[in-house]
Amino acid sequence: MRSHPHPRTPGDELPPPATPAGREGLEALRRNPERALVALDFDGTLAEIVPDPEQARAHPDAVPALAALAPRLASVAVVTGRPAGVAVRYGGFAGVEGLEHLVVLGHYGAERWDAVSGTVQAPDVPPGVAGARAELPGLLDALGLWRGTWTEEKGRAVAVHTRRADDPQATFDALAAPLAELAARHGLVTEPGRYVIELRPPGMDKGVALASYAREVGAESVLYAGDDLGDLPAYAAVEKLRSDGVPGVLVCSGSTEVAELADRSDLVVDGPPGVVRLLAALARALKA
Ligand SMILES: O=P(O)(O)OC[C@H]1O[C@H](O[C@H]2O[C@H](CO)[C@@H](O)[C@H](O)[C@H]2O)[C@H](O)[C@@H](O)[C@@H]1O
Repeated sequence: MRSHPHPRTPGDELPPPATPAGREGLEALRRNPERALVALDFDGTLAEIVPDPEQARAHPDAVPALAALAPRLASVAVVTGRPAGVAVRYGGFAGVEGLEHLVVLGHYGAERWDAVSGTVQAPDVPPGVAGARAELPGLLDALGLWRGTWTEEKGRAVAVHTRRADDPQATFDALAAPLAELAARHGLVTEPGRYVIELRPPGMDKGVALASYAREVGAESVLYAGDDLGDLPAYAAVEKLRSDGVPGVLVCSGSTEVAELADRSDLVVDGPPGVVRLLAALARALKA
């Protein structure tokens, strides 16, 4: 089992949320951490965005911060669009002292890895994924968008990335309708993200996953941090929990690429470095 020293960055205080609801959420978490759930997105939140999705790795301070925090909480979970096993690998989450109870909800909650068993639970892949995958190269070719796009094979989904195209936004826009049509024909939905459009099975999102996991662990407060459109359902789940009397904090891992989360957040931090500073500060505050 790997152990990590407790992260210390002198001068890093726990930043106060900008909203009353966020302050209430953070106070509840600090008052009763052993009943609190902290849930985090992976890409853009725990891991810096990089041009090649296969090169994404957790920020070097992320695992130490999570390992310092997790033993004080009811649960820490990573909620990601990545396959659960990929997030575990790229995150370096397995076999870490302090993360013995970590849970990774992958594929927007369709898959689940837990550190106790070290295994991934996943339902069967719907046949539509294979159908869409088979048609995708021909479609990209017909659209003249083969060059510059990169297709990520995700097992129970397939994702077309445009970040490395000459004009990432124009390529994304040109793909949106044809990919939605392809997805619909195969009983799938599209999931837009940061210069990526994913074709995936319907019926699950990060909101469903987070609400169900919060119930499972009996969370009496929730902190959720995300950066992208796929995190909005998780935001909605925290807002619903708040309206049901469960305090929560919404943290935006800020970027210049996504504007939709900041206005709904209680706290905006500066990308993954800001997220891990927040986690480390929270761990210190709970220890004090
Ligand atoms: O739910 P998340 O953990 O945020 O995962 C969402 C998607 O993230 C990945 O793509 C994003 O990160 C890449 C690496 O930094 C970047 O190159 C890409 O532009 C981003 O969209 C991942 O590749 C997807 O499978 C995830 O669904």
